[in-house]
Amino acid sequence: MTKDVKSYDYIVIGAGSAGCAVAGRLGEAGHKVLLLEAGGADRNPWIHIPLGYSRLYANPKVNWCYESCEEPHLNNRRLFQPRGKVLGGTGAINGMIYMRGQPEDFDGWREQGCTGWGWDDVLPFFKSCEDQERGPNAYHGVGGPVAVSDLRTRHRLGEAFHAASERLGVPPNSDFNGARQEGTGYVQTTTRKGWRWSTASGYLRGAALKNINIRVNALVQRIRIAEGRAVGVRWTEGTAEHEAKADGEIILCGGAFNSPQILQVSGIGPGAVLRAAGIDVVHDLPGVGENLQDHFGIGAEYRSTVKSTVNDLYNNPIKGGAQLLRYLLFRTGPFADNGNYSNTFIRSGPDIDRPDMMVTFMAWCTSEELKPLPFSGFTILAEHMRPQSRGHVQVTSDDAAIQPKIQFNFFADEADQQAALAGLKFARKIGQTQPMADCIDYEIAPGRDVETDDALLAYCRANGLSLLHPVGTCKMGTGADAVVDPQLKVHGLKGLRVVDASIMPRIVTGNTNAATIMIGEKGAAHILADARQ
Ligand SMILES: Cc1cc2nc3c(=O)[nH]c(=O)nc-3n(C[C@H](O)[C@H](O)[C@H](O)COP(=O)(O)OP(=O)(O)OC[C@H]3O[C@@H](n4cnc5c(N)ncnc54)[C@H](O)[C@@H]3O)c2cc1C
Repeated sequence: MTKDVKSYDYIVIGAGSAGCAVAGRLGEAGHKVLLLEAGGADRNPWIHIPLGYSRLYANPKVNWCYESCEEPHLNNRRLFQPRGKVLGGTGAINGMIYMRGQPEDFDGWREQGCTGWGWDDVLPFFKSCEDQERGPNAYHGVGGPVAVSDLRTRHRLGEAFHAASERLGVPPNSDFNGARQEGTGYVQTTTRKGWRWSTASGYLRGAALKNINIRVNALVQRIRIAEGRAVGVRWTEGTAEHEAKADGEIILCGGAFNSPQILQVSGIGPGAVLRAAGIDVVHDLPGVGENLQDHFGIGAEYRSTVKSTVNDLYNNPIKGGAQLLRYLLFRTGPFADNGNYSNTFIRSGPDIDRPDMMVTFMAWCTSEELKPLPFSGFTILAEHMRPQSRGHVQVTSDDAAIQPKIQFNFFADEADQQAALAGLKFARKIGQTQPMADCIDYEIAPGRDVETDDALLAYCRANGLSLLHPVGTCKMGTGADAVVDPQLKVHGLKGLRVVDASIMPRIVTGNTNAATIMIGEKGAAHILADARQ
């Protein structure tokens, strides 16, 4: 253990999507910040090349490579869970889609007791962190740290996907983060001029850096609590142990799996879970690790007659090499985009009042090991965005290096099964509609003979996936199951906040990164407001 225990105004645990935003804003305001990140620096070149994220999906050098427990409603399959373990966190290995969710999602948070988190409250924070390539308007901001850009290329299959969706009655939509989400069109991504733009790129720069001590390869083991206040953090770098004190606050930004884990190993969580893991209970807080939510995805896969899919780049080294060269020289072509070009937002049933199903055109299809199939292919993925099923995260050891138990319970709720079924049927309808139908040689999966609801549900159970958007495990609110209050302070303790995807009381109707960055931006504003008092 180092003898010299340094003090900081703030200690931020985890340099992910939210953690970099928090540390950046606190450092920029002149506070002395210690930022602790378990992973290394973001030097791997595939982090920065948008299409490179497929190379990071299962790379343990930048990824925690977690796995869920057996999922009882999905044939007891274990679901692979990549999470970023690198500067930038999961935002450095993700698919870069920028999708905020719907105003009603945030109004719903406010109605559940999260005062100050309705749409009118959060929109200014979405705007203040944004640097929108198209310029400012009522919904978008410019000059912020998060670059949001249009895709660099239009894709022939994406155009066919939009046209088929429109034939099925879906209106065109050129901005899913604008006046309405419903519709079909291209997505925008967190990229700048053909480079990934994580929050490490956006916030950890300029004047802020002078005040932030960034420690990489620093695995936090414990938050130290004394007389009801979080006072310090203990971490390891290799075999060396370190400790630091916080004069102000400790801000936990470990993400939806690791934030509840770090609280639990520190003795903060459900008493029974902690005792079973041999951990002394410091503060019995039943909600820590509960309320796990994620989007569920199920794909229809096609052999394509159009030979411009990601599979073609992978299977033909000359084509792939030429496109990589094009990217390196001009920052254009398929390597400059993420391969997931387009979305169609629909409602999964007549009684659903707003879109709850995101259907995505992905210019690839893969084997179970995520290896592109050896021919031109693509996937139309149906994603249920407002699931009812809930899971949990629980430690089994007091060692922060050991993966906690992750149980999603996908499909536990019958309504989630019906929504997935409706989404899959709609995805297939797009495939059967012109001009998309003309781009298809044949349907690989579910396959022509899988037609009845029972057979399609069996296909979902055997093939459905987590969309890798876990949230909710340190729920914000005021009830007995809440972990943090609307200022993101941990209930019943002083000097400790959680600021990341885990605080969402309910998952948003969109990919989770944009909302998580907004949480980081707003969380920092709460901390700075308290510091000024
Ligand atoms: C493959 C993939 C694709 C995705 N695609 C998209 C997409 O296209 N669009 C989108 O909106 N969302 C996407 N997501 C989800 C999105 O990226 C996450 O919701 C978001 O990054 C979560 O941010 P966070 O700050 O909560 O956590 P993270 O970004 O995961 O940050 C947590 C940080 O804490 C660190 N940490 C954890 N434990 C410790 C410890 N003990 N000590 C020190 N540090 C620790 C981690 O290493 C990490 O850097 C994707 C996710 C994955 C995995």
